[in-house]
Amino acid sequence: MALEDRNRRGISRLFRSFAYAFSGIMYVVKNEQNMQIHLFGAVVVFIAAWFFSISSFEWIILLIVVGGVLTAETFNTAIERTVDLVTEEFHPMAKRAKDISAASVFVFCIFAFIIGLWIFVPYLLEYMT
Ligand SMILES: Nc1ncnc2c1ncn2[C@@H]1O[C@H](COP(=O)(O)OP(=O)(O)OP(=O)(O)O)[C@@H](O)[C@H]1O
Repeated sequence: MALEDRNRRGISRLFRSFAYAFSGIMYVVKNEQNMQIHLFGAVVVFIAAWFFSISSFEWIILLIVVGGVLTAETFNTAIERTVDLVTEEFHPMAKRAKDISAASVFVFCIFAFIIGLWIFVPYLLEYMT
């Protein structure tokens, strides 16, 4: 939000917030290769979910997990850019901050992968038999 908007209220501020958030999304999608990989994975998973006609409950879990991964990657990018703003020099604490931020995405992806297996393996086994 632009600094002069901070004390404003109302619908125009709300819409401007959406526009800023949308611009953030576009930045991450255009500039972060990992986000592009996550999005590709999400499309593949959604096609598989549609193909196997998974249950409503499984769809809800899938949407939460995919949303979580994309959100974690978005936060990770924000932290990387903030660290770059603070220093462009090599700094052990900058390394820590970026590595830990990347770790948060990695941890989420591991759990997403396990949940994905949990949902899809039974459908795959049934399909193959
Ligand atoms: N200023 C810095 N000081 C010390 N180490 C850094 C610094 N900047 C980056 N690094 C190290 O290099 C790694 C990669 O940093 P980079 O900023 O390229 O992020 P990335 O994980 O490659 O993200 P992306 O390429 O998706 O933007 C970091 O995880 C960190 O270990």
